[in-house]
Amino acid sequence: MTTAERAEAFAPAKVNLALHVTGQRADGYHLLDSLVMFANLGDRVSACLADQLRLSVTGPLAEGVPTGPENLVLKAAVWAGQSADFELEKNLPAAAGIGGGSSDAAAALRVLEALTGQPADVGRLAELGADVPVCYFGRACRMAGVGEQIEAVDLPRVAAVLANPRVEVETPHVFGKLAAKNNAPLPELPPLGSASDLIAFLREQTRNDLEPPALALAPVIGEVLDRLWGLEGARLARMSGSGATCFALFDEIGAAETAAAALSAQRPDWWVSAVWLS
Ligand SMILES: C[C@@](CO)(OP(=O)(O)O)[C@H](O)COP(=O)(O)OP(=O)(O)OC[C@H]1O[C@@H](n2ccc(N)nc2=O)[C@H](O)[C@@H]1O
Ligand SMILES: Nc1ncnc2c1ncn2[C@@H]1O[C@H](COP(=O)(O)OP(=O)(O)O)[C@@H](O)[C@H]1O
Repeated sequence: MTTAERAEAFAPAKVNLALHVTGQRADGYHLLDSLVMFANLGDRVSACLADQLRLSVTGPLAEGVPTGPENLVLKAAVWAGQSADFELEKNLPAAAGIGGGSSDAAAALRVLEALTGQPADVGRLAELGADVPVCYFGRACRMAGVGEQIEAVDLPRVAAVLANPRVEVETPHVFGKLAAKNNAPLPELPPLGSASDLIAFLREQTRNDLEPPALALAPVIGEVLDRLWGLEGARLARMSGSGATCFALFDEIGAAETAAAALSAQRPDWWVSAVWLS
């Protein structure tokens, strides 16, 4: 039996604008210092309460996404002790460094909260994955620890192009290839009043420490970065998370849309989109 009431939540793409790896815990997990924003593009999770846990995966990027208990939507429901009939509309590539599965898990928890009126146990979210706390937060923030420490930051929204070469990169392999684990943290954030200030700060004072190991595993990431840097109006190109999705930042959304169209024409086989990050 299912109840008639249905709830829906948006699962935006997560972008690590900067990702510094600052150490490693005894259990092998790495300490991170990352600036994170979210796109106005993502998956959609909807559900109604049901006696049995079910999931159907639809959407343009549904192929290859697990539909069984390993799907993070179902893992989140089991973790929350709730049973529901879920639909997941997949618009984001999987294993892509933009937190697709983690954002879906966070959205599933929001849906369950709406259906049951019971809030999620936010102190335990990292049990579902290092990126689930930040995705549940869902707004511009600085992420630390292994992902469980979240501090809201006031950042101006910024236009971006996201590009993924349709090569999946497994996060543990990228961390496993990281040469230096004790790197400098992010500097204190200066006042960042405009997108231009934010881009200059990112370019001059931050990096993604996972870029070199990801590039070694998937050399096509080098081509993605070169093509993004070559787009008219691109002010910074960098990889997000453990890859392979990379982003370029622009002063204006019009320039990002024109650049996304140009990149899609160059590489019609890649996943490319112009977005706002906020
Ligand atoms: C690298 C990041 C940066 O935001 O993004 P993605 O590339 O996944 O988008 C995240 O930390 C990924 O989070 P998530 O994908 O949820 O990681 P988990 O499932 O918890 O862990 C997958 C594996 O990544 C490694 N891992 C993950 C997080 C972390 N702080 N240290 C690690 O060493 C571990 O090898 C772990 O077994
Ligand atoms: N809802 C989901 N969407 C995408 N992948 C999922 C989902 N649930 C589980 N997975 C599995 O999680 C792995 C990591 O996917 P994802 O969270 O999209 O990547 P990343 O950790 O790089 O951001 C994939 O290889 C996939 O098999």
